[in-house]
Order: sequence, then structure tokens, then C-alpha cells
Amino acid sequence: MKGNTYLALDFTSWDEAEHFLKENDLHGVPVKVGMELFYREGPRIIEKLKANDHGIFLDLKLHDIPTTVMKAMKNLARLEVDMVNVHALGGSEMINRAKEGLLSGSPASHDTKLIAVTVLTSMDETALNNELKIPGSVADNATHFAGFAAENGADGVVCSVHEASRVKAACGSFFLTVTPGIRLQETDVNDQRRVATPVFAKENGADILVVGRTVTQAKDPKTAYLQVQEEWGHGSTP
Ligand SMILES: O=C(O)c1cc(=O)[nH]c(=O)n1[C@@H]1O[C@H](COP(=O)(O)O)[C@@H](O)[C@H]1O
Repeated sequence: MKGNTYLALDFTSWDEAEHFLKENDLHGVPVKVGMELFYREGPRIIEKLKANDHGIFLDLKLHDIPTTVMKAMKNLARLEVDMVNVHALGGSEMINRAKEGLLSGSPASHDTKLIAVTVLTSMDETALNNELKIPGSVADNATHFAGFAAENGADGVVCSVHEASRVKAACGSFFLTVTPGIRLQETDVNDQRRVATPVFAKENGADILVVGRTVTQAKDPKTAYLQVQEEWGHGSTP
């Protein structure tokens, strides 16, 4: 899983996503399925993507009381994807029960990684301190969330590249850092606040990249995807 660049399939339907993957010859690249697509297509989209050899990060960002998250995770485990996620803000007991659900629902042969979202990459310190009234820097908070996520069974976190090296130093080299907010030079940052280039991701030791619009809205998406991999130092043909 380390070294993978998951392409965010932020499309409104399977038809649109499939068309994009086919048109750009992106067969078999690891993909991220988020709320937009999953709420429209349901679990069957996972089967379709698997049939086309895509590894899958199922990004539903669960955040609810521990028992509800545990039972939801048990159901998601049956989909046998690479990674699923929860919001770390749900707290240590919720993360712990999420792991319990994942382990009890997964067949012995499959190990779905549990990832906790720390501070969304669309937020900066001003939003954290002034709006949410959470004091401290983004990096301090992300590292703190990563710490209790690791202690409660998470296999890694979503954070921005800016926090990746600190998280790894605090939680260990096996603890995964999954980093969205990736932008090739000169592309629009859109609604993201903590963005980084693939080169910066390489310098900061991010384990896994998530790329969306910098690829999907590029003139030539396949070239952009390959450029991300190349600049990150994990170049290979999808
Ligand atoms: O969990 C995520 O994947 C996620 C967490 C986060 O903090 N920030 C973030 O952008 N993401 C997801 O990563 C993708 C980023 O998309 P782009 O901004 O288009 O590259 C989106 O699908 C987001 O839902």
C-alpha cells in the first residue's frame, strides 16, 4: 500500500467514473471512493472497481457514537477494500470500536487498514483556533490525534504532507500517513488550505498520496497522474 497514489473518484455516478477511467487509460490505478459516489451507487461500485483491478480506499469518514461506528465498520469490512476511515474527532473509544468492527467483519485472509482523519486539509490554524475553538497549531493537533488513534488500533491517519514527518516521528515508521491536498505546480488549490506538491511529499516521507482535481481536471489526466508518481519518486506505469 505504501507508495500508492489513490485517485479520488469524485464523480457523481459510476458511468461518469468509468468513462473517465476508460478514456484516460487508467485501468488498475488505486482509487478512492468517497461519499459522493458511494451514496449514489452503494456497495456494488466496490465490486465493479475490483473487477477492473483497482485497489480501493473507501473514504466515508465515519463519525458517530462508538456502537454505531463499530456496527457500520463490521458491514464495510465485508467489502474487503484496502483502507477505510473515521474522523479522529470521534475520540479514542470510537476508534477502538471501529477497529473491533473491522476485525470482526473481515475474513481472516483480508486486512483492511483503519485510517483516522486528523485535521481536514481544507482547514487552517485560523479555522481550528477561531471557529472550532481548538487551541494550538494544526501540526500539534494532527500529531495528538494521530497519537491516540495509534493507541486505539488505527493503522494510520489522513493528514496533510506538512504534518507527515512529525506524525511518523511520533507514531513510528509503520504507522501510515495518507496525504490529500496534493497539487502539481501551478494548479488551482480550490477549497484546500494545506496543499503540497509531490516533491514536497517525497521530502516529508508521506506514505500514500490522494490526488483528485490536480489529475481529474488536468488537460491530460494520465500524464498528470504519472507526473505525480514520478515527482513523488514512485514512478510506474498504471
Ligand atoms: O479523507 C480524505 O480522503 C480527505 C481528507 C482530507 O483531510 N482532505 C481531503 O481532501 N480528503 C479527500 O481527498 C480528496 C482531495 O481532492 P482534491 O482536492 O481534488 O485533490 C477529496 O476526495 C477529499 O474528500
